[in-house]
Amino acid sequence: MPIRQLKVSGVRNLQPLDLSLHSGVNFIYGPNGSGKTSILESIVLVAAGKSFRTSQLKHVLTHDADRIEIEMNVEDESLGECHLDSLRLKGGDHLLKLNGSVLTSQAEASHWLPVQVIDPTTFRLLSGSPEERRQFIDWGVFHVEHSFMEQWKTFRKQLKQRNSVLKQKEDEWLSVWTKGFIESALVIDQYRRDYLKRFKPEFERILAALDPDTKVQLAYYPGWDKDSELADVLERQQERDMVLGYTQAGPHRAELRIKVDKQPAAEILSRGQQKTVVAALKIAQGAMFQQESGRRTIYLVDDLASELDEKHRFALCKLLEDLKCQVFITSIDKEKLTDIWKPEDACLFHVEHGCVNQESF
Ligand SMILES: Nc1ncnc2c1ncn2[C@@H]1O[C@H](COP(=O)(O)OP(=O)(O)OP(=O)(O)O)[C@@H](O)[C@H]1O
Repeated sequence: MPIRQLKVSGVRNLQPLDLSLHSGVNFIYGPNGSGKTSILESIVLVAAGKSFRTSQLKHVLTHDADRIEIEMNVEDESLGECHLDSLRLKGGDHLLKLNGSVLTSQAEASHWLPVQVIDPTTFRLLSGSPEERRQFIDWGVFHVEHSFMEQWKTFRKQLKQRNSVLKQKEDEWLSVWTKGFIESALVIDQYRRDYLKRFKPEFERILAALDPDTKVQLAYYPGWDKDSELADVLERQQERDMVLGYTQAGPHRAELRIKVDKQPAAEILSRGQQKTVVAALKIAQGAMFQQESGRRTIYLVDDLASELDEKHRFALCKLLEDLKCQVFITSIDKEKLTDIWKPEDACLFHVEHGCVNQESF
């Protein structure tokens, strides 16, 4: 699934770049503030349609520039080859193309680019809002179940309609929209349950390889009392839903609870342990994606050394190597990178003041 070529202009401090990339490991090293993360950010802008560093794209646009342009050639084991082209204007317009044809949804570009980021803020997957963990589950389902996106859109539509009926206090329409809401909610719930059932053993295997001393439990909460039927919960909560003007129970409130001895993992684990747990979650997701689709995830590992000692750094790299997927790894220190992979499996890039140059080992 490698990105073969990457062209970027208008992203932060990066000088316009055109890189030929390795299908294995791409090491990117350079001093603080040189632009390493901005390269990874450019890839995520196309893969996810947003940055992993800011919710406001105006901050990504190079000062004084009027557009961000990112192009990439991608080769996929099963999908074939494609050219993705993203143009974002300062005013906010966005044009995304696949092989020259305009895409109307981000999902198609995301489908081509299954990207996972492991960075110093990665621990937020444990400590952040339930939405982040819902998105995590849904990434996995989206990339292995082709019908999930359509089902998800249907569910969002049903939820919106039910909320609108609740707000307008249109009692006579409520049962109609509640019926549709329940039907689509149960479909989404089933996708997530099935996915997590397959995911858990894979996660346990990866965590045991990465950090055998850390034990965590994953528990899925569907978004309503798990011992009750959704229909009964909605009926019980109907009056309150009407007062609030929105639906309190459903898959939009689902949660993946990550615990250590029944306590939230984010409250118990050290920062380094949180990073290994999140890395294990993301690597397990990539491994499962590979098993189920025959395709490979692209891993973006920003600041590899942060929070990880040598043992865990090596274990993480070994797991990524076993997946034989394309990896981008940034570090300040060249030595922390090049002691791990053999030169034939990797490319080395040096970044300084936004200029990126390929180097030999
Ligand atoms: N919109 C912008 N326009 C121009 N330069 C910017 C913009 N936003 C940030 N910068 C600068 O671009 C650089 C971005 O660096 P980036 O975060 O990619 O560096 P890095 O090499 O990953 O650093 P570190 O090792 O400290 O994480 C910084 O020097 C920052 O000051």
